[in-house]
Amino acid sequence: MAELVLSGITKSYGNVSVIKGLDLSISKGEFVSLLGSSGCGKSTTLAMIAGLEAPSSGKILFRDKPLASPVDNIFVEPEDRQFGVVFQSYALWPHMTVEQNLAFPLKIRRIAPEERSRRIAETLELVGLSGLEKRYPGQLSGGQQQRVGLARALVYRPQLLLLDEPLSNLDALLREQARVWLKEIQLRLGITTIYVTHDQTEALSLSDRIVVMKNGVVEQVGSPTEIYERPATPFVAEFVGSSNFFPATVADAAADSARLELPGGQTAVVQIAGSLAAGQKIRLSLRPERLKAEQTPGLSNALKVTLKRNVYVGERFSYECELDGQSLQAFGDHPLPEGAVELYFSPSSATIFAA
Ligand SMILES: Nc1ncnc2c1ncn2[C@@H]1O[C@H](COP(=O)(O)OP(=O)(O)OP(=O)(O)O)[C@@H](O)[C@H]1O
Repeated sequence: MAELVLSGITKSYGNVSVIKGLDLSISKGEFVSLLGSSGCGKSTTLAMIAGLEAPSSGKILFRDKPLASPVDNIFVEPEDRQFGVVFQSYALWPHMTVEQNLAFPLKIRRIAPEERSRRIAETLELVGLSGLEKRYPGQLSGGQQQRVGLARALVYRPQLLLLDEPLSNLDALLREQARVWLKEIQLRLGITTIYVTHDQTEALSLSDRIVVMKNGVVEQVGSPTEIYERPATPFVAEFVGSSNFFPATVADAAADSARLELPGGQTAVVQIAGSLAAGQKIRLSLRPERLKAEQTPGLSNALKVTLKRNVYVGERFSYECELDGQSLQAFGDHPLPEGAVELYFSPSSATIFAA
């Protein structure tokens, strides 16, 4: 059963339309990320679920009960939604100890003192902060403050966890560690979680499903593998991972494969899902990591390109190439000689979009 349903949601500020018709259904226990570049409407969407913003039109339902529906004049206040919210700035109360920060949401919910102490201890244990009860936020590291922020959102056992870029103030290493424990906690509690991020690695590694947004519109909803392997639009192919795009023409097509004419008169055979007709102009997308410098079984397509530069990027080399005057990128684990090289790819590794 769907736990949270957003249907036909729009949001405008004055005459600026920020969310342009959003439909989304989230199941109990799911971890769903809203992913997109700055200004695409992720935070606005989360704020509408939290009740910090009201939609201009559409409906938000939680466990079949309406939380917001302008047409019916329904709007449930944020404090009555019982959702845990964590923002990028942890917004801890600096004059309160860790314990007092956690006690506050319990006090306003009129939880008795003994039960309060029990829940605070249990939640601090959950986020690995037992022993730091008496510290003030200023006496904690960024990573620890971030955990207190999460603990404060979890301490009253919310029905939904809403996280807006909660890890973006942490340095790269801490961020990676925080990702692991955040996922562990979410799985342990089985709490339905909506996570706003512009970081594709976070979205791919944490989520059951990802909602890719662009300019207030959903481009694709799918599992991390679906989003990565079968991007629905060129935007998704470029925003999640990276992609090389080329114009191509269908030379001939069968039910599940097509032979394409590529720039510079080369051809390639690719797998297709829909139907294509000979002569049709398309846009071919190839991921850099699927273009290999060595031919192995299955990599039946060869692409003649000119290697301009090997760029060492730490864990691999980036081959900066040209194909018929257009730039093309591939990855490998050793530098290649500059000049004419062949790169190989399998028929299943290409994605086709309308021209
Ligand atoms: N109170 C407001 N009044 C007017 N415009 C707003 C308001 N809040 C947000 N916007 C606009 O709505 C759009 C979406 O903003 P939102 O914060 O949801 O984007 P986002 O995807 O979360 O971006 P970021 O990652 O930068 O936070 C932006 O163009 C923003 O300028």
